[in-house]
Amino acid sequence: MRKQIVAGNWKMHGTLDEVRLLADQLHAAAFHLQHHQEIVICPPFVYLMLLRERFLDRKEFHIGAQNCYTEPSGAFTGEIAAPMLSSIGVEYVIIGHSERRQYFHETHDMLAKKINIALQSGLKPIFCCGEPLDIRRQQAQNAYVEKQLQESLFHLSEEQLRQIVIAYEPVWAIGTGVNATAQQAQDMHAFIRNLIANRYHAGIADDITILYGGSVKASNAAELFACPDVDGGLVGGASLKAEEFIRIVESLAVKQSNH
Ligand SMILES: O=C[C@H](O)COP(=O)(O)O
Repeated sequence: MRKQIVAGNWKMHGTLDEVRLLADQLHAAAFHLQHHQEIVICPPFVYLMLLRERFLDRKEFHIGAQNCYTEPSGAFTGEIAAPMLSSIGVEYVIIGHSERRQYFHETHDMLAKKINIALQSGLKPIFCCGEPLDIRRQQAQNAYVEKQLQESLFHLSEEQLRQIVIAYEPVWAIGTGVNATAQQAQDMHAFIRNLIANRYHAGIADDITILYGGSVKASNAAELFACPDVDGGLVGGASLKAEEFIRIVESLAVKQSNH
């Protein structure tokens, strides 16, 4: 049965007091998740240890970083290495978010290296893919996403690919309030699953968790999560509001297993 996840990407938000308050509110919430469902919290690096310790007694919560560097250590001032993350109990790392691709010029090749070092360090990458608006307008989104997967993921062995979570995040839906429709999300998720089936085999395609990201809110989560190939969400803005995020998690809790 493949894993279903709601992941909160806090991006570059929150002072220590704000993060403590949000963590307390989430910690106090009662979730009724099924055994194959998880919550992943991805705070800025400086709060990883704090969050890890805060949620040690809540097994449904897992901690993820928002990025890692391509090398395991070295003279790279300001960067954070994947082995450092695993050494403090971080389980997941977001790789290839469109903001990293756009503002920090991360290439397919760099992302492939980050995937490799994350896997070698025992982290589970949440690999982001998704097309910008002009590509969607040309109806060229499938080829665009296919290239992202081919260039940064499809060199992996089957065993390695099984450690990956894919997040489909159409760039035009991120932070805009305009989410992909359930049908658009389902179509792309099915397309990605089909690509994996063709490159590897149907068994692994069925096992890979594919999240949707882009303006997920409490009001649209249930409809998006109801899609058979949508295994949860990668949530940005709405993950910073405890009540909203809790309701999104509750929308996943009632989702039936698809596999
Ligand atoms: O990583 C999360 C995505 O960028 C979605 O952000 P958003 O929910 O604010 O649109």
